[in-house]
Amino acid sequence: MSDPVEQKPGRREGSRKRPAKGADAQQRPDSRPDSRADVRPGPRADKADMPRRGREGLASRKTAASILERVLEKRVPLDALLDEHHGIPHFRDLDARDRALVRAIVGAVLRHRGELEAALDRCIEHKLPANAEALRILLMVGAAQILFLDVPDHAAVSIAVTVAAENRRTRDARGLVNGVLRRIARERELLAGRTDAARLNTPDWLFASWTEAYGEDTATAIATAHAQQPGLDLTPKRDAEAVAAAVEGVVLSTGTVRLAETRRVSLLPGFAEGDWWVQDAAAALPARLLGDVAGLHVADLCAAPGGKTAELAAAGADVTAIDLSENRLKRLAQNLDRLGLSATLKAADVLAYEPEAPFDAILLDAPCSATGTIRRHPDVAWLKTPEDVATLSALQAKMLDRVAGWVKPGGRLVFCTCSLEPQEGEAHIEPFLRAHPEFRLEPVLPAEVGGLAHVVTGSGTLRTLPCHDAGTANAEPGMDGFFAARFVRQG
Ligand SMILES: C[S@@+](CC[C@H](N)C(=O)[O-])C[C@H]1O[C@@H](n2cnc3c(N)ncnc32)[C@H](O)[C@@H]1O
Repeated sequence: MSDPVEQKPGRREGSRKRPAKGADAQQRPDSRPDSRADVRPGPRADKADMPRRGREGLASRKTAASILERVLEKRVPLDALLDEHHGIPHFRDLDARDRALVRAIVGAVLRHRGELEAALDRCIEHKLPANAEALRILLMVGAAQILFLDVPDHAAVSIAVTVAAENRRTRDARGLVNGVLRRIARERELLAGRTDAARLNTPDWLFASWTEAYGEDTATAIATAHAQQPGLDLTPKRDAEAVAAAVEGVVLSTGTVRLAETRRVSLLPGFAEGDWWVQDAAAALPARLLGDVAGLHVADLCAAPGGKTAELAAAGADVTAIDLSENRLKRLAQNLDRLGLSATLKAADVLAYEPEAPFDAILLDAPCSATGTIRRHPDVAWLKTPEDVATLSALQAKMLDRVAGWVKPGGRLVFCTCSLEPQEGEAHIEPFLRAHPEFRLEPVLPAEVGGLAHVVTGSGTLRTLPCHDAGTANAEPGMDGFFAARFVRQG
C-alpha cells in the first residue's frame, strides 16, 4: 500500500520521448548533444532532473541498475530502496538531482518493462546466456533513457558502456551494449509507440484477472493508465479551495486537491501548518462511507500510516487506530502530530485484539496485494503473484469475520482494499453476509463520492479504477484502484 501521508518527490517519467530527433531539435534549440550534460530538459523535466556531469551521471545509472536488480531479482519493494533516509546507501548518498534521475530511470523501466524487453529481443542478435540478468538490466536502463526519457542517445549509450566496463559481470559485453543501444536509438520509431504497449507492460496473470473482471477494453485502459506517473493528490484538512489556491492545484468533485505534477511534499505551502496530507483521490473515499462520524467512537483497523485515521479524526470522530506494525504506527503518530489531529493508537494484531467495548463504526482497510496502486508503485506489478492474492484474500476474510462482532447494533462497517483483484473485494461480500446475517449491504450513493456514478457498482459497492475519470474536467484523470463495501449491523 502506498504511503498516503508522505509522497516522495520524483519526475513524471511516463511521457514518451520525442518521436524523432529532427522534430525534437526543432522544438528545443538548446538540445544540441552536449558531452557535459547527460539529461536535457524536456517538457516535463525541471532543473532537479538534471544530474551532475561526469562520474555522477555514472553513479545514478549504476544505482538505478542495482535497485532494479534488487526489485526484479530479489523481489525487494521499491519504497524500501528509494527512501531518502533508509534506502540503500548508494541512493542516499546521491544529491537530490541524481536521486530524481534514479527514480525516473527505475520508474521508466518498471512501467515500460514489456516494451523494453521486446526492444532488446529485437535488437540482440544472439540469445543472452541465462545468467546474464545484470547485463539485461543494464541494457534496459540504457534503453529506457533512449526511448522514454529526455536523455541524449549518445550519453545514454556511452554511460551504459562505461557502467558495463566497471562491472565484472558485464565487462566482456561492452561491445554488445554499445551495438544494441545504438540500434535501439536508430530504430526508435519501430520500438516506441507500439499499439500493444499496455498489454506488453502487464504481467499475463494480472491482465487475465482484469479482463475477466472488467472486460478486455477496460483491462487495456487500466494497463494504459499505468504507463503514466500520476500527479500528487492532497486531502485537505478543512478548506479545499484554500489549499488548492495555495498549492496551485485543482479541487476534484470528491474534495481532493490534485496537482498535475509530483512535487517535494515538505516544501509545498501548508505542509508545516498541517493543512493537508498526501492521499490518492480514491483512497480518500472509503472513510467517507461511514457518514457523519462526529462524536462517534470509530475503530480504524489496519490504520497506518494513517491517511484514513486523519480523515476520521478531522471529521470529529473519536478514533482508535490499530495496526500490527509499531514502526508504521510511529509514522502515523508523526503524521497526526503534524496535522494537529489526535487518535488513540494501539499496536495490535486485528486477529488477536479484543476491544473493551463495541465501536459505533469500523473501517477495515485490510492488507492486500495493492495492485490498485501500480500507477504510484510500478514495482507492485512485478512483485506480486496470484498466490499472494489468494493468501491475502484468505486473511481479509478472516479479519472481516473477526471484527464483525465489534460493531454496535445499528453501526456501520466499511471494508476496503486497494486491490484491483475481485478476490480481494467483491468476492468477500456474499460469504460475509451468509456468515453474518445480522449485517446487510448498504449501497453507496454517487452523491457520497462526489457524484462519481461510474465508481459505484450495480450492487452498490465502490470500485474505482486507474483509468477512471476523477470527476473534474480541468484536472488530470485517473485514480488508484480501490474496492469498498459498506455493511450495517441491523437491530
Ligand atoms: C492497506 S495498509 C493500511 C493503510 C491505512 N489504512 C491508511 O489509510 O493509511 C495495511 C496495514 O495493515 C497492517 N496490518 C497487516 N496485518 C495486520 C494485522 N493482522 N493486524 C493489524 N494490522 C495489520 C499493516 O501494518 C499496514 O499498515
